[in-house]
Amino acid sequence: MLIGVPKEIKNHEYRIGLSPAAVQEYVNRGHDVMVQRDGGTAIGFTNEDYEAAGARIVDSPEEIFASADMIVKVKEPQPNECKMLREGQILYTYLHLAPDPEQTRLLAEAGVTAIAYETVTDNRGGLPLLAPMSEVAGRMSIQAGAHHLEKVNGGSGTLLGGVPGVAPGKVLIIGGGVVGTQAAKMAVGMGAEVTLLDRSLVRLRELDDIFMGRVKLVYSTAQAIEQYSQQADLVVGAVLIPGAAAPKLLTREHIKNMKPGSVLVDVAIDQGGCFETSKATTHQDPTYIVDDVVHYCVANMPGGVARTSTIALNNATLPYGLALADKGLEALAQDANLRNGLNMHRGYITYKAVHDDLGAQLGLDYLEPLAAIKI
Ligand SMILES: NC(=O)C1=CN([C@@H]2O[C@H](COP(=O)(O)OP(=O)(O)OC[C@H]3O[C@@H](n4cnc5c(N)ncnc54)[C@H](O)[C@@H]3O)[C@@H](O)[C@H]2O)C=CC1
Ligand SMILES: CC(=O)C(=O)O
Ligand SMILES: [Mg+2]
Repeated sequence: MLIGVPKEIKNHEYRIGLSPAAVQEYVNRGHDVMVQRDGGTAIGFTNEDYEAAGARIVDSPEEIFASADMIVKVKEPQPNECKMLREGQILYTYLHLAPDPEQTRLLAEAGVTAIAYETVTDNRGGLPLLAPMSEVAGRMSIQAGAHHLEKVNGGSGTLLGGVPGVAPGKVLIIGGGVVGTQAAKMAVGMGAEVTLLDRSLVRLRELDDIFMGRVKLVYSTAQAIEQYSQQADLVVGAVLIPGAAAPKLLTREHIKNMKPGSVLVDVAIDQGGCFETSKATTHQDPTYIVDDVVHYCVANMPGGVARTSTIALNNATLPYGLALADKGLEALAQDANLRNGLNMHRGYITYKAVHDDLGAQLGLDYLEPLAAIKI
């Protein structure tokens, strides 16, 4: 198969769909790979690195979109990219279609076979192609929080780890899934006093075995959120109710009662955010202040550490990408977990939640994925 890797064009997005190591894996299996010139240069993957891995460097995205059988990307295609996609071509990338009717309409018009990283599943009910970016964002949340607790960055001037003779800062993490667990590890590593809330007792028990008493594990109720947020220097929002908008767990009232200069990091902003006062921000301008509390709500946190994130993402996307390259649509027929990633095919919506949100509005029909790939 001919694989095409265009340079990402979303604002301040420096990740790239394939690392040189991943390119080599495709080439070793007999596939041809085209990479857009300077697609990875910003994160230290040079054109020479890609050529050494067996890729052909191509100057224009138009050539890549026109000739590739499969396009491998990171972020959702921008409108001018959607217009270059076509029927019979596979698009393999993050899509986040449900809140994005314009992209959904353009992908339907293109007729492309669009596979969304974020809806591919595994046998344990996890989202294996979302998980690595949740790991990155969870770890970054404490780094970002610590930075913004510094006085010059708007915070109270608190060092999370404290020093001998001074108590450490208090971190509250709401949600103990992938993001919350990684956040807790970083906060513990810095020496902070950490409390984590989840409403799954099963998960709290698992976390008890991981943290062995080093993290205070509390069942998530409105009362617990009120109590612990008032004492916290840093609160991380890390909840997810799959497919749904995040619940607003920390209200404006709670935030008014927090200590001045404390910091909120709302990682769940992707799903609308779990703090009442959250609105999406960017790496360029990541914070704003409400009631003396610093809010950090960057919607693509992994893009801030694009080199680490590219490698982590490739570790997860590679096996499924190779299966698609080797077998085409037959890979979807053979693997129900990969098939859950199919969101659009030949103008049909093939992911139920996306159709529920957008089908009527766009006048697009739903086709069950297994039926869709047979048409
Ligand atoms: N801003 C960014 O750049 C990124 C954001 N994310 C987002 O981070 C969020 C979390 O993702 P993951 O950790 O991978 O999800 P996950 O599914 O692994 O964990 C979510 C946890 O939230 C818990 N939860 C649900 N309702 C709760 C409540 N009322 N109180 C306390 N806990 C509750 C669940 O029991 C679960 O343990 C998602 O919205 C995801 O899209 C992920 C990656 C990057
Ligand atoms: C998960 C996602 O959308 C991102 O990493 O940008
Ligand atoms: Mg995102």
